[in-house]
Amino acid sequence: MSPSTSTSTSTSTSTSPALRIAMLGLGSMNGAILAGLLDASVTPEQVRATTRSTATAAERAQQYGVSVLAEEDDAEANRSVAADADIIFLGVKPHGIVALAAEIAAVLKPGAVVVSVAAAISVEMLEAALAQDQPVIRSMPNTPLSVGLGVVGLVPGSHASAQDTETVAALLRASGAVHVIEESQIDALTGISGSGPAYAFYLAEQMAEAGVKLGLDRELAADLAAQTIYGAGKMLVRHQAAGTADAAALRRAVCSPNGTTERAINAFDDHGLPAAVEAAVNASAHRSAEITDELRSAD
Ligand SMILES: NC(=O)C1=CN([C@@H]2O[C@H](COP(=O)(O)OP(=O)(O)OC[C@H]3O[C@@H](n4cnc5c(N)ncnc54)[C@H](O)[C@@H]3O)[C@@H](O)[C@H]2O)C=CC1
Ligand SMILES: O=C(O)[C@@H]1CCC=N1
Repeated sequence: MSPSTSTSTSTSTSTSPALRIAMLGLGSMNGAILAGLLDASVTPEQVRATTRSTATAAERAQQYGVSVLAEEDDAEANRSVAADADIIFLGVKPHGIVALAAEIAAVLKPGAVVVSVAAAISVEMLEAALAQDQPVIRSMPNTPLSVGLGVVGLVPGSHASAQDTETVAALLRASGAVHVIEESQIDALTGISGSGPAYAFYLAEQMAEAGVKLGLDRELAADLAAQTIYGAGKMLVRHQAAGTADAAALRRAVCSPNGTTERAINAFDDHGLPAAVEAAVNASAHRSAEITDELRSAD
């Protein structure tokens, strides 16, 4: 890591404003990470980003107030943004990650930490594309980082020091929960928290749609669904952290014997919700592993 990085865990957050951060591929996920960082300790001056197109670069620069270069305008955009960075978030689609890592490999500062946010791209693939000893962290974040309520799994590569991992963790912890995990766990984590926000949004869509069919205004139904999922999530996190209740206990507390909720939960069971959720989580996790295999065999 660069000289601007602290040498102790306890001070890494306080010195993080000095870190220079590159966001290569400022799309949905890197944008969500950036929004979380800017809401916390990071200033726009610390960040430089890239996108593929000129139009997107202008739009994102306006949205986040950071410098954004377009690859379409400048073939050197990724290299020039990466060259002076201490932490580089690679935020393009999985099939473009290894090429992007190879593109910037020669210009990176020796201790700069490369953080991939891509599904399916292994530490080994990333390390093979970069200079020997370049610190790498494979991550699986989720988009609620944009509102300070994200979840991130981090897999440190073989050249990432404990301090490198803690520096990245401290940055991200300001906008979510950070878990340092083994790489063997990351596909399962993807199936729950990486893809998971979409499951909650899908549930909200379906709850609102059912409300509309029962005669509610669309806006009212959408608000009821959103606020209910938000409130339930907050309540669950608070109780689980305090050890006062888990999801099943909170669910049971809403279910009056022979009441409305018991009927609803029975309907979920009758329509196969547990099996559907398990199939969805497995499908996401297995797709991650499948993409890894596809990209390995394409080499
Ligand atoms: N969207 C999500 O909720 C999550 C996405 N991810 C991972 O994040 C990565 C990006 O996904 P999204 O943000 O959803 O995609 P996206 O399509 O929204 O963003 C990708 C961005 O990369 C830019 N880009 C493409 N090639 C480029 C290049 N050579 N140089 C500079 N910029 C380039 C595009 O202009 C675009 O802005 C993927 O690898 C995905 O697996 C991980 C967790 C959650
Ligand atoms: O759908 C995807 O492949 C990415 C990874 C996890 C969430 N979105």
